[in-house]
Amino acid sequence: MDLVLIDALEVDTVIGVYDWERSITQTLRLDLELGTDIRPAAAGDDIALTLDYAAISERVNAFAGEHRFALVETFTERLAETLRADFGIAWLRLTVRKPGAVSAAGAVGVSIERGTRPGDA
Ligand SMILES: Nc1nc2c(c(=O)[nH]1)N=C([C@H](O)[C@@H](O)CO)CN2
Repeated sequence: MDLVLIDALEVDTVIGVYDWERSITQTLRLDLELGTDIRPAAAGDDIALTLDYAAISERVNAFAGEHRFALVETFTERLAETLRADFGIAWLRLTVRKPGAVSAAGAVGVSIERGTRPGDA
C-alpha cells in the first residue's frame, strides 16, 4: 500500500467540553496518512488518478469551519467519515492534536485508523 501524506495541517474550529470553549475558535493540528496505489497516477502523470492532497486539505479546512463539537474524538471520527465518503479513501490514519489544551504537554489528541488497507484481504 502506498500513502499520500498531509502533515501538521492546522485548522481553526470551535471545539471543547467547557462553556468558555463554545465562544472561541481553537487550532487543531492534523496528520493524515491516506492509503492508495500511486502507480496509476505516476504512470500517467495525472492528478485525476491519485488523492489530491491540496483538495483534501481544503475539505478539512471547510469541515472545521462548518462544525462545532465538544470532543476531539467526535471531530476526528466525523472528519474521517467525511473524507472517506467524499474522496473514496479505502484506508486512512488520522491524528488530531489540540496544542495548548494541557499546558504541561506539547499537545494532546487522538489517532484513528479506518477502512481496509488496499491489498489486504
Ligand atoms: N479525550 C478527551 N479529553 C478531553 C477533551 C477531549 O476532546 N477528548 N477535551 C477537553 C477540553 O475541551 C480541554 O481540551 C480544554 O482545555 C478535556 N479532555
